[in-house]
Amino acid sequence: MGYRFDDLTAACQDDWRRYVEHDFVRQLGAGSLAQGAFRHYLQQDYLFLIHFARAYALAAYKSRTLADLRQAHEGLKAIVDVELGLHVGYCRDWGIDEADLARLPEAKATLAYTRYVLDTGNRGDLLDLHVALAPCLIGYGEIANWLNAQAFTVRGEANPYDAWIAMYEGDDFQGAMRAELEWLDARLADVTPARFQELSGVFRDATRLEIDFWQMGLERTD
Ligand SMILES: Cc1ncc(C[n+]2csc(CCO)c2C)c(N)n1
Repeated sequence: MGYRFDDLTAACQDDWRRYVEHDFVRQLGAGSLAQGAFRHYLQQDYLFLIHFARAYALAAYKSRTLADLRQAHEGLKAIVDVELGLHVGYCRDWGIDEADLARLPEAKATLAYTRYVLDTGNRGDLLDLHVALAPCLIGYGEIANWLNAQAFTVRGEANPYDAWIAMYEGDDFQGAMRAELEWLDARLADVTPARFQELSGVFRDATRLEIDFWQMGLERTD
């Protein structure tokens, strides 16, 4: 007993590295990612974020304390006030307005991941839901930090995706990531080995669905 968040990544180390260090991430960091791949990813991510905002709303609904409610509210606010703004802004530059985005058909990878998280949250408790959401929030913070530590990463105007990296390395996101880490560390400290096994399964599934999401962007599949 006495688990913490790092035990979740350690339990699926290969999948976690395949997610954080995916070719999509590498090419984005190098600035060499095809614009069509990034556009496809970002358009699908717009649809994805709307469902993830619903998942944070579900976390608010399942909260028993004001502290838990605040934690869910932070996630919902970050999506609605910050993250979606970047997506809408990039798409506007490509001549795609928000009404066009809302009309896009959902790719299978988007459907699978978002509905998995919502189903896990509906079926389970608040901890199941936060664990299903963790690869997303904590993973993207780690990805931004990992990219900044790689020699191939290009920053500034020479990289068309610089704003993407800047958002996830920014204080708002890094702060939200740390708050989520603390929240999870506090809850995982008390779980039994059997419960940890269950939660590891949820975390691994969500991580694998993140890998599929990158792959969907790279191959522009629907
Ligand atoms: C496929 C995919 N996975 C993770 C994120 C990142 N993200 C989504 S919601 C959230 C928490 C609050 O903003 C974060 C960091 C994304 N955009 N798209």
